[in-house]
Amino acid sequence: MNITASYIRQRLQGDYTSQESGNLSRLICCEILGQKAVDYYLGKDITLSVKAEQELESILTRLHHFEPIQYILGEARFLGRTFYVAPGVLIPRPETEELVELMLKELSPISRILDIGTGSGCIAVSLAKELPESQVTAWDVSEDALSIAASNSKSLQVAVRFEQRDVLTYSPDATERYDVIVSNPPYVIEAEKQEMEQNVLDWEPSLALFVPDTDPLRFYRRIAMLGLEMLVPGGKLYFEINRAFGEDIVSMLRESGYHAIRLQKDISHNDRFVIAEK
Ligand SMILES: C[S@@+](CC[C@H](N)C(=O)[O-])C[C@H]1O[C@@H](n2cnc3c(N)ncnc32)[C@H](O)[C@@H]1O
Repeated sequence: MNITASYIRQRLQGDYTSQESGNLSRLICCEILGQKAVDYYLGKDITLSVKAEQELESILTRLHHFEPIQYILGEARFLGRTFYVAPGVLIPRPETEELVELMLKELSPISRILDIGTGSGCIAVSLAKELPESQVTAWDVSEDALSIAASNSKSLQVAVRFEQRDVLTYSPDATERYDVIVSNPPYVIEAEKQEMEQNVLDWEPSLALFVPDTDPLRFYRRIAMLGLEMLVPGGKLYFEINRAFGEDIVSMLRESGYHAIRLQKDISHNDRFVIAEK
């Protein structure tokens, strides 16, 4: 069978905008079916074997059910590196790339770093890669996430220490010390569900996304408390946050005794990061 990119775009049309169909068809043609970019842009035919034809049909069915393309490809890009992703782990977001870039500008190259809620390991592995003299530890409550993160650490050749911890209940022992704690914890409130895209709601793990409407700061409050025990004096907290709760998080940190608290915006001008010092 011979197909062209426009055939794929047409098949996706009912479910996706024309821009989304264009992006998806490029990824399918070039990343999965192996077409050269120049042939794709010239609109050239792709000849499919029976097996490739079946694979294409299965991809189109998965996309019809709004499965994220990153799960279909089995990978997502983060700060120029390829991370393995699968259902069970949050797909890394561009805002989180900004958080890591900000940290890289500010951190001492030799730091003891803890990443809480590591997911795919994108933060921990990127920091370990860029700061090879640092010691990076990463926690998650989810076994699926930890196994995906460990596989990313292995394929990207860094030594991150992964530990299964429920941050809401874990009590550190008195010797556990870090210079930096970073977290992009679950921060979407249930009330925001109605504004969310189907590919996120139906496919990405709820465990990674949601907090109750009645307690949106649950993770930040707990991590701030742990930080008082585990951070060295002058140690830093780096949070990615829900843009609706920036001022609340700043107040909570101030009341907990942190100082040099900064609320920073992301590239879209939304309050997105909070940094504080113990
Ligand atoms: C928003 S995701 C962030 C994933 C990754 N750090 C990133 O930035 O792409 C939050 C992560 O927190 C983890 N998590 C949820 N509840 C947790 C808990 N009680 N203790 C530890 N980790 C938890 C989830 O499994 C998920 O991997």
